[in-house]
Amino acid sequence: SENPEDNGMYQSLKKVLEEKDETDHCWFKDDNLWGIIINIFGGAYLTTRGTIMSMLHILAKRPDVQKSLQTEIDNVIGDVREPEIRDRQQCPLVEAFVLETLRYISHTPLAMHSTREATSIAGYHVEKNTPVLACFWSMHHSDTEWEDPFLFKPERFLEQDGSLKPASDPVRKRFLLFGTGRRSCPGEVFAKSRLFLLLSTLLQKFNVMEPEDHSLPEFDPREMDSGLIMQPKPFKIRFECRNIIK
Ligand code: HEM
Repeated sequence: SENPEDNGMYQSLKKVLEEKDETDHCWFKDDNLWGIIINIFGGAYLTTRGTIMSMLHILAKRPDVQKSLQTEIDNVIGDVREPEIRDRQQCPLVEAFVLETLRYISHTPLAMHSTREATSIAGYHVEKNTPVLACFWSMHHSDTEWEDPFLFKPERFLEQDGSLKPASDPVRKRFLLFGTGRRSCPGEVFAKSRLFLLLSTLLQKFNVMEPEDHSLPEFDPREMDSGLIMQPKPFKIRFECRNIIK
């Protein structure tokens, strides 16, 4: 159909609501529908919010990193036009900052799956239908896999020459915050490109600073509010317009 409203998620779910099982009962109930809608909003909104709030806190505490990001943005994008997705390729430091924020906070700490058949994991026999939780938090804060895992170091995602390590690099492959395999996050590309646009647009125009009347505690991901999607503790910051008129 030409009309996009005839396809899409709403129409598909509406059709499923009418489907009958072998006992002639509708198997897909309003509760299932609510579950899906809540998953989409929770999965998309809370994850992005947690990342943005963490980035702001980190920026306010790390004026040195912020200055380097602004230098990259000024050189590649300038102060006239808005950042675009194609700028990502020329802004390795902004990309590395986003990746390191996600690794450091690992605010989606667990992926919940179960085995479809009996298997073995790291030498352990695991029965069919066993719940298996992958703990991204531990993977991303393991000091055998990462040097100084509780230090915020965007440069760990950069080559010596300042370019972004390729996706095939072992360091990039150890980063799994969006999961892996057929149930990995379908919003990964969208989320990363939005985070790039937000960060570059913000730093093009503003400095992110601590409040005037008190200094912020260091950002420590271990202090975040726990949950299936962790959030940073509330904090105040200041935005200062950059003097971009030359
Ligand atoms: C920083 C941002 C995000 C992070 C860290 C994140 C992380 C994750 C993780 C860890 C999973 C589970 C993967 C697994 O079970 O193996 C997941 C699933 C999912 N995410 Fe995201 N996500 C983010 C943003 C988004 C956005 C923006 C959307 C939608 C636009 C989205 C939609 C979903 C959906 C629908 C699922 C369920 C997929 C399935 O069960 O097949 N996510 N995400």
